[in-house]
Amino acid sequence: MALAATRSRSVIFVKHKILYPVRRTCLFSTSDTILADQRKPPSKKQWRKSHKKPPSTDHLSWEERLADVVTPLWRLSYDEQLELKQKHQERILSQLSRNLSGDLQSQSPSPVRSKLSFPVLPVLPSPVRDGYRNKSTFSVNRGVDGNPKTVGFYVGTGKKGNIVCVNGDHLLNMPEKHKLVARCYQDFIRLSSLESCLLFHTGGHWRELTVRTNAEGRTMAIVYFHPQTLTPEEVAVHKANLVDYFTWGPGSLCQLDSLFFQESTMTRCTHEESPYQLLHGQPHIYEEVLGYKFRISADAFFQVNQAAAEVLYSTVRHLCVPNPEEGGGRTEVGGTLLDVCCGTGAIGITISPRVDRIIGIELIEQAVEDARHNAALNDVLNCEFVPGKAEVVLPGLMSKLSSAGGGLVAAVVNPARAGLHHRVVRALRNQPAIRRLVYVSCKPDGEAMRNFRELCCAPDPQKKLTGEAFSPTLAVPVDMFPHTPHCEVVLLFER
Ligand SMILES: C[S@@+](CC[C@H](N)C(=O)[O-])C[C@H]1O[C@@H](n2cnc3c(N)ncnc32)[C@H](O)[C@@H]1O
Repeated sequence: MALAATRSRSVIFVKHKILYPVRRTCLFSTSDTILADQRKPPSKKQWRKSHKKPPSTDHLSWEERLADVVTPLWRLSYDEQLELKQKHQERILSQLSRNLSGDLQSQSPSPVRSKLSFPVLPVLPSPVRDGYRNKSTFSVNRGVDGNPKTVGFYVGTGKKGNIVCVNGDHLLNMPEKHKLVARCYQDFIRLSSLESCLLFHTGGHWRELTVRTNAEGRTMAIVYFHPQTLTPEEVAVHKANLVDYFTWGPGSLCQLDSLFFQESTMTRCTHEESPYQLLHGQPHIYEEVLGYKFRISADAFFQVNQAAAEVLYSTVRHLCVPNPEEGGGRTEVGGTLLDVCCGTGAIGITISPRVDRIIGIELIEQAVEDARHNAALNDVLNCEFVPGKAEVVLPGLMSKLSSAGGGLVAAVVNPARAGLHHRVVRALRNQPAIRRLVYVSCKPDGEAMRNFRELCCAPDPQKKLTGEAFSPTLAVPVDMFPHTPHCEVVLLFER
């Protein structure tokens, strides 16, 4: 494979605002270099224009370009990756400290550590570094050779019209099983009489593929399909072909435990918008985390790296309700814990032995059903899960909890990248019984930063933020995504 990396310390500045060391390669042949040196020096305008452009990637193979998109830290050792992530998290969290202290204009690149008003612990590494993903979603588009039935990941952008779909077999975060299912799906759609769907409005049918696996190697595949003008009877023929291919045809190599099919005319549809149709096998996949078993439906979220999820959840558990045996210094056990954006219930269920009661709130109905099932599956009797948008459910729930009389221990929130709705922040902040709030974010520099500021600013009656302010007291980054710049951060707020 072309990805044997040479490591060096040269650095480029890219959109994530992390300094990525890049492999220093010979960009031109010797003769190119001589030609380049003999060219007229560029005008000021040309120079400025050329220096605004991102570095050219023309010299890289397609595999390298894709690896740079999906796993941009792949050339670094794992220790170097952690060092970068640590600095990146500290930079974001020092920005939070500055925002909170009102020092908004300070953008100077002075040492970040001195700006932090609370400790940031060293990034907790992922116990598994390669092939850790338990879920991958593959696109279908034109490949390097122009074949429109290519299954892989995008290099380029739709905006620039230069998308190329590159096979992801070399990606370090991808398990072998995902690669195998993607190759088989590609073979299948190439045999099919139906076209692939590159743009919704230009026709075609075969769309993305999602593959989910668990630690035992069980495999769920979900095929997304645009029906266009096909009748249900016509679609049924192609569904039957798909089942045949994966059950007794060449695709049986994949040993799929579940095969789902979703007919959708939008980028993403929930089960309610367009049902996940089970064409073959089991309706769920199961994963084990911290000794608890979790059922996961096709539509439900689950942390993408099972081994790192154990690290994340034990960190969250410790920060929500410290156990004296773990040296937490606090001894209280009991009361109610709110698990906002609870998915399949994993955080609440793993904390359940330490509290009297867990109340989870989750938007996706299949995930709520999973969470309820998971509590029963693990003989956990003190969890209840409420379906709906947290911004709708939580304000009403808060008043009920208040009238039931105290007992709230803490709240944990783990929203998607979009962060929490301001009504959720308001409800949490204005509930005086919550003294401890744990915020788990995969993007603390995005919308979550707005949430942090609203949790911690001085009371603001105009924004209906009347409760006592929280302060961040500890941050623990957890590496859920080796080879990428991303990281989960667990932030403890207290008041
Ligand atoms: C990052 S996941 C975390 C799930 C869970 N805490 C876990 O660790 O598996 C975010 C979850 O928030 C849910 N979600 C998104 N928007 C929501 C909203 N407005 N109200 C409630 N849940 C929401 C998503 O469906 C998803 O399950």
